[in-house]
Amino acid sequence: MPQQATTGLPAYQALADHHLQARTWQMRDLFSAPGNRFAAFSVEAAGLLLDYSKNRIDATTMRLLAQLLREAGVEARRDAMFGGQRINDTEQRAVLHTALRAPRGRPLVVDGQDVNAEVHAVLDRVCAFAGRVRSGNWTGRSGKPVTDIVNIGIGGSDLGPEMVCKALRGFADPRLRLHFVANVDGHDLDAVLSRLQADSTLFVIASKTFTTRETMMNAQSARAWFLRQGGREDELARHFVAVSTNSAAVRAFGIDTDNMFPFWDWVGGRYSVWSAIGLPVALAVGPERFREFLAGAHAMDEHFRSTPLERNMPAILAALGIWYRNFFGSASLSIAPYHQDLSQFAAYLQQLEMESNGKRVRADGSDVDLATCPVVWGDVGTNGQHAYFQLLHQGTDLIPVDFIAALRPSHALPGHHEALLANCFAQAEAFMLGKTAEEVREEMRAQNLPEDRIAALLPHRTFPGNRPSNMILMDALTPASLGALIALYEHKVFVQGVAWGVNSFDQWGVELGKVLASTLEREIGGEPRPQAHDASTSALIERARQALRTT
Ligand SMILES: O=P(O)(O)OC[C@H]1O[C@H](O)[C@H](O)[C@@H](O)[C@@H]1O
Repeated sequence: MPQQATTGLPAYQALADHHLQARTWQMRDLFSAPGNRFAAFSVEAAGLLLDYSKNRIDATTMRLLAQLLREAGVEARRDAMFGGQRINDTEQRAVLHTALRAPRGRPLVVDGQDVNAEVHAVLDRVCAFAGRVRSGNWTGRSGKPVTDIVNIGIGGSDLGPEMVCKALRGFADPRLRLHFVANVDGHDLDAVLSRLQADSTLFVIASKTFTTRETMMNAQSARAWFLRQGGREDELARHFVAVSTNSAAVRAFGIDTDNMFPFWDWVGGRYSVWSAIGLPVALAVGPERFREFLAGAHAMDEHFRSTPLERNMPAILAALGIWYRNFFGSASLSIAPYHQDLSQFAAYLQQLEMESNGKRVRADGSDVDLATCPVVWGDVGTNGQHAYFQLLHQGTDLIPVDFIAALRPSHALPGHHEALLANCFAQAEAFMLGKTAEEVREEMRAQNLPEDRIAALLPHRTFPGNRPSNMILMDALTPASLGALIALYEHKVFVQGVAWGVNSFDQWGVELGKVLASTLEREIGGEPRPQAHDASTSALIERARQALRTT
């Protein structure tokens, strides 16, 4: 049955009409109107507060957006996801990352298997292994405990564990150093290996498929390095473990399946940090904290699953994204975590959002009828303020911003956190308020600037304002609040995917480049070139062949 076009939904039409009014609104005016916008447009869940009052919305906007989600079938699709139905149509798979963080004893039978029991059996193994390594009970070839852990993986097998390990730095055991190698560029692995002792290093080879070129090449090179450092083949098992769904390939690589931590095809790569892919997290912060991380995400799952769309945090975040993308034409979303430990969060969200919803056909294969995922980008505050915030304040595009902050720091340096939060809130206020020509003129007159100078500077010093932002606050950045934060964005992405009609859980767009690269790799490596390329690609290959021949 062909999918219903999103733009054909009654609520979409109503929103288009409503937008004709809304686009003229000034948030300054909305805030001066009677009533408390903060109380009306904020919601709390799973330890997070979302203040969405600094958006170009009123109660009608939010009602219509919730209606749109309802008409698009978000609730039924959500129940289908949690229930284990094969909602990833193109790959015929269930989508059950939520089952990875469900408490023990909640049976969920999919294809005759109790997913909950399997999940907890593997989680127990992950936790037991992490406990052994952390206590020094797991020793390397010469009896030394592990001091360095190298996670070799890419995409979902890298971004999640790396981001989370960085974010939970304050909870980590300082005796264990975590390293992440993703890039096929040998400079990545080389930089890490050059600092390590093989005897006290543990490699975690993380790959859902165990066929990804980058990861396999890095894993082989790490193995060769270990042997060059004096390690023996029969000692590999003490230094190499694997996380994968492909046990045959793990065995073929030479890793004992006893040292393999499995997961399942119903876990998407970018949704896999909750599975055994989170092993580096469990190693860094310990099993208890890892379980708290899962519990935080589960709390958000419960909220998402059971709360009406009008009060549902992920649905609200998704709805606002749709409002700007589809009605205001915003082509990007900026992520501004005011927390240094969340320095990888924007990079993580890039995969989560853009690999999930960067699609131009709907699940039934027909073309989408509206714009889908915006470009997601960002960096930590306050750094971004001194780099690209200029464009956010005075550039020609309307770019919504998600601010993320923790009320309490996990360091004891006096004054810093006050300064950090002041900047975070001030930026949100400035985006909303802007600064009118009148205000700028008065300010310059008070400084006794000559009138011709005032006139010349006026347009430059005026801020249009009316620029939307969300504020996501947590008490402190902890395993639980981080779990809830990631789950919030996962569900936001899900809701948007349903509204846009795309399959958020496949990623066919990454295949073409992979296939072409495997041919080019052989040609650059010196093999004959039977295949004709375009003039540009041919010339580039020739340059590389010549350079590498003389290296
Ligand atoms: O975990 P792996 O099978 O090695 O996959 C690693 C990554 O590579 C792929 O190309 C996909 O685009 C990602 O979704 C995936 O996370």
